[in-house]
Amino acid sequence: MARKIGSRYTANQILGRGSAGTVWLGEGPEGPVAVKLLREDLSSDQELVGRFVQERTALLGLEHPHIVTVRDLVVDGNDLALVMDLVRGTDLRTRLERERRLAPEAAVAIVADVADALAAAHAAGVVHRDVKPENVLLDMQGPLGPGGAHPALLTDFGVAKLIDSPKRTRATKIIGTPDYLAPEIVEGLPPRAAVDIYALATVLYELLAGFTPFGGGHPGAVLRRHVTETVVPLPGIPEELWQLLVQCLAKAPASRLRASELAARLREQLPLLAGMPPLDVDEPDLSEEAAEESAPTAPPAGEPVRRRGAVSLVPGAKPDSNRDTHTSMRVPGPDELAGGAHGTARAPRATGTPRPGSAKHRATVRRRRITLGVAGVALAAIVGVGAYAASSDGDSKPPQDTHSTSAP
Ligand SMILES: Nc1ncnc2c1ncn2[C@@H]1O[C@H](COP(=O)(O)OP(=O)(O)OP(=O)(O)O)[C@@H](O)[C@H]1O
Repeated sequence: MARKIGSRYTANQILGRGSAGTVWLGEGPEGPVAVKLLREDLSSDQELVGRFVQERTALLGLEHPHIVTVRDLVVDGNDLALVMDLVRGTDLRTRLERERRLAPEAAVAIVADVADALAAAHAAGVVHRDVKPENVLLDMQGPLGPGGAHPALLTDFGVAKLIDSPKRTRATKIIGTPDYLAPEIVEGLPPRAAVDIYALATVLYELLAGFTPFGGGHPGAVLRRHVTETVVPLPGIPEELWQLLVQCLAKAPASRLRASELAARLREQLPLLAGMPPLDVDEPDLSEEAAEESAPTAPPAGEPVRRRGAVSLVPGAKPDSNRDTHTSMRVPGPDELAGGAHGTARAPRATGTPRPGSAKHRATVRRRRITLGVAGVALAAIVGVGAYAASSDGDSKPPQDTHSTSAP
């Protein structure tokens, strides 16, 4: 059913839902657009509306071939909407779920596009802070690139930050999507551009392996791994590509490459990767590890423990999708971070252990969930909301433009 958004836009058909709202296929004065309509409980929050208006210029200013441009912000009665360029295609999470692992050439081409987008954002003083496959859109109408990859565009700059507010989060909380969080964030340091590089390297690892380097089990366990564990080599990965991954997953932010350098180094590798099939890597068996990570305190009653540690962006949010979104938890203390560290990340599964998707694997995963569900994990303290994403570096920029669009 079509609905009016402000005086200039019509939302015609739902494209998808996230934790913060619904994305519609819409129509504006200049043609088709995507309209992200925030959930009503968010749009009725006056503080949030104020931030929305304040962030207008920063959000609208980012234009790059690999960034989904925000064209307009609409504040209209109970509607709060971001009007974006429409990308006709799919998101990277959907593609990864379909294919499980990507051929290295396609994976590297996609990640190089996102690195280009980050280079432009970082040059403008903007840190994304929520780089993950859900926020990479693949433009199926764009020309095919290396490995048959369609152009990739980074989206959701600013959205989660708008939803974040001092009321919902406190300084002692870390907010984000656990699998992609850089160690310095876990340690409570302010996020700089290098956090995006870490997250993007995590995405590249995931595209190649089919799983993230430090994910699995409870969010608290995931956070601890980012700080204490080192990434385990992927069998069959070309050495140079591996070295690039290791550098960008370095614990010390200063050791990571800058986005423009990462993009260039990735593109250099493309000819060497041409025609290479997806890596033959199987998901690690986490059942033993899950047992080790169990702690005496149980998670809050009814709190699901999911494969990749998802909780909703805002308390009470029930996104239709079962994907991971964001989580918010307290910063762990040094003892907690040290406790139970194994020294190395999970090794890809040994031959003979169940293949993901097999009945045996499903049984293992079920067992793992039950173990975690009963025992819980000491580190995790999920407190509700928040969003941790795109913002200007340092978060200290003064309000820039207070214009908003509203219906007459
Ligand atoms: N500019 C766009 N053009 C076309 N489709 C889009 C656009 N932006 C988002 N979508 C689609 O809308 C759906 C919901 O996107 P949304 O950003 O709300 O959620 P998400 O990023 O998947 O999750 P979350 O916001 O919880 O992190 C996704 O399936 C995405 O592919």
